[in-house]
Amino acid sequence: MKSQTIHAPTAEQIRRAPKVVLHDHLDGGLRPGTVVELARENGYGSLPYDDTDKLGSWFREAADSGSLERYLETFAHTVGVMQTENALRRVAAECAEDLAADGVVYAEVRYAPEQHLEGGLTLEQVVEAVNAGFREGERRARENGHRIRVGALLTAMRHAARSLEIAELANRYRDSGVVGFDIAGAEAGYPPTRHLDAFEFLKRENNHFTIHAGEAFGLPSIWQALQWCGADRLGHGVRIIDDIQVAEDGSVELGRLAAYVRDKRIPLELCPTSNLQTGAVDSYANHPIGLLRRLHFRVTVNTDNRLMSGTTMSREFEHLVETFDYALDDLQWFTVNAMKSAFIPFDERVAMIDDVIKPGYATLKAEWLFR
Ligand SMILES: O=c1[nH]cnc2c1ncn2[C@@H]1O[C@H](CO)[C@@H](O)[C@H]1O
Ligand SMILES: [Zn+2]
Repeated sequence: MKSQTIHAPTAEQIRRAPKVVLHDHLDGGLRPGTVVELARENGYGSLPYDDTDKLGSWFREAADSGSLERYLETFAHTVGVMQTENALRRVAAECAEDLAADGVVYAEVRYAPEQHLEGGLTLEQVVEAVNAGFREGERRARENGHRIRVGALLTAMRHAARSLEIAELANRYRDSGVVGFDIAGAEAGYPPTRHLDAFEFLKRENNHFTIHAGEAFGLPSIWQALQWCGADRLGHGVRIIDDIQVAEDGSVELGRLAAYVRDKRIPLELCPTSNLQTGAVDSYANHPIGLLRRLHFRVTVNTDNRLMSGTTMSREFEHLVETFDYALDDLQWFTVNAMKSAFIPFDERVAMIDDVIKPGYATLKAEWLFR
């Protein structure tokens, strides 16, 4: 007998499915052509290629190094061309447009304001230029028949010492486009507890933050992010797998930290393709997302850096469908998980789930009936 579950979602259905991304770097998602044009306009002379196709492949290959540190070196070129208000505004507008064209309905996009001051901008000018770009991109997407909402997350670089200042900046703009805070950069050697003052400030302000943890470094980083710093979500968090034992007979035992993460419904911002590139995981089939989803962790699927990983939300979903035989119900589950974990107010999250995400998937799930 034919049933709905035997139909794997097609690439085209995946693209139309409403999607939510919580972990996407603004400076990791530029169009290669935009990098080339901005470099020319701003006299940035260090690009490895000024041919769009070659540059696009260069980013993907250079980032595919098996090390987070080398992966991060490629950002010198994107950050390098994002030093003026015009450039920031353009990159943010295109980011919103590209996500919307891929079927993303809600996005939290992060960047580190402190990395965009070389051209003389102030932190405030950086935030306002990016916000203006997001609003412009949302508007252009709407004109093309796509609906998207984009919130910004302000990142502080974990090797630097400006996190309290950036946390204060995020707090100042919390009612105008900035929905939370993050720390990023090389993980080994830079534990999140270096930035306790920033996290404590945000907690006192009842504000939200996520922390890159458990990507290139294991459980101690996750443990600090949660139990010392009080993170609302984990950026990656994929190494939580190190605290889960699977026995030969398939029975599973969670350590204290993994149990805490699951019990407290701590959202994991998983980024499968990025993990392959930085060497955190060796194949899609071996990606912990399969087990974490089965064990009902609060798993979300994300792009991390669309340029460096040559990816989109649709492509991440396609890889997972191919690898784990996921159906539309699984993709809806990831999407609802992400929306539940967003940093915007509860009533807006519920409305997104009930009025946008569930109806979107219901339409797709009914399509097999009319083939
Ligand atoms: O996967 C990642 N792990 C840690 N840091 C990252 C990752 N992707 C990007 N960045 C860092 O975050 C900065 C702000 O967006 C980027 O410039 C990059 O250095
Ligand atoms: Zn990241």
